[in-house]
Amino acid sequence: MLLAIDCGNTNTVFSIWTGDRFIATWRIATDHKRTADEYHVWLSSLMMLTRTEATITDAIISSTVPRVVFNLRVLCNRYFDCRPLVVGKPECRLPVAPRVDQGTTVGPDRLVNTVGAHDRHGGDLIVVDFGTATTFDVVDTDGAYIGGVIAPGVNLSLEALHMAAAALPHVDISRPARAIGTNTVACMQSGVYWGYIGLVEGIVREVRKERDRPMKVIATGGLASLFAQDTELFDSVEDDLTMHGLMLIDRYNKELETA
Ligand SMILES: Nc1ncnc2c1ncn2[C@@H]1O[C@H](COP(=O)(O)OP(=O)(O)O)[C@@H](O)[C@H]1O
Ligand SMILES: CC(C)(COP(=O)(O)O)[C@@H](O)C(=O)NCCC(=O)O
Ligand SMILES: [K+]
Repeated sequence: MLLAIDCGNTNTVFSIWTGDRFIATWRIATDHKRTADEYHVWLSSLMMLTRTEATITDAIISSTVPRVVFNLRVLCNRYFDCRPLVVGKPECRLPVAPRVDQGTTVGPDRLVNTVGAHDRHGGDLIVVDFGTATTFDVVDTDGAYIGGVIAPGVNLSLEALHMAAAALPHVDISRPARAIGTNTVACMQSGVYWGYIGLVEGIVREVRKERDRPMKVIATGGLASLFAQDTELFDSVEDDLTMHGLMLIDRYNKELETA
């Protein structure tokens, strides 16, 4: 069985697969201080609690936080007796190489989203991932990642207001009932919520103009479904996109090994 780990700047998601069949998924806050032993206690307790019978034989990791990879590698070596594939490392092959400026390092999550979305939808695509940052990944007809956009994340934007202005409280994102806020919290929520709808629609419009062709928009990340309520933009909202991409990249590398 495969253990796929998607480590973002805020959360780390683990999922288990048998072949291309999804078994289970669990989420933990990203913390570079967490040790391999701690991961294992957490993971094995969840497996027991949910009666998930899994014998992990392989692992794949995508991490936007380089320093957590060490302990995740130790977890795989020590407890599952396997060497994980790490997306972005030379030994982890991708079906189609990204076409970007020489010397640039694309976030592994964006490469993984590209593979997952191209498998499901072909090209051309824009993948919008609402994470710590909101990323837009442009996928060419042949499945190559050819660039995109990085915007401040939804929670980051709210946090930035709170950090920079003495009178602005910490606020969680929610869909405000009205655009005109009649108290501070409602004003901040409106600014970020409707500002974000405008940001996503504006960026997609400009990207489509530049590419001058029809492009499907696939949304992922915890907050995608919140924004989907107020825009017609998304052809599909898929929370499991990154995990699907990880499973495909692992399978692709295995096929290369046995070929
Ligand atoms: N269902 C949800 N409702 C509200 N906030 C969410 C939800 N899912 C994720 N978030 C928040 O969205 C932000 C991005 O989360 P996540 O997609 O896990 O980011 P990353 O992949 O960068 O770690 C975080 O601040 C997280 O707390
Ligand atoms: C843009 C990101 C911070 C998004 O990460 P996330 O929000 O998932 O934690 C990540 O993809 C990253 O570190 N990218 C490197 C730069 C690039 O993709 O061009
Ligand atoms: K992510």
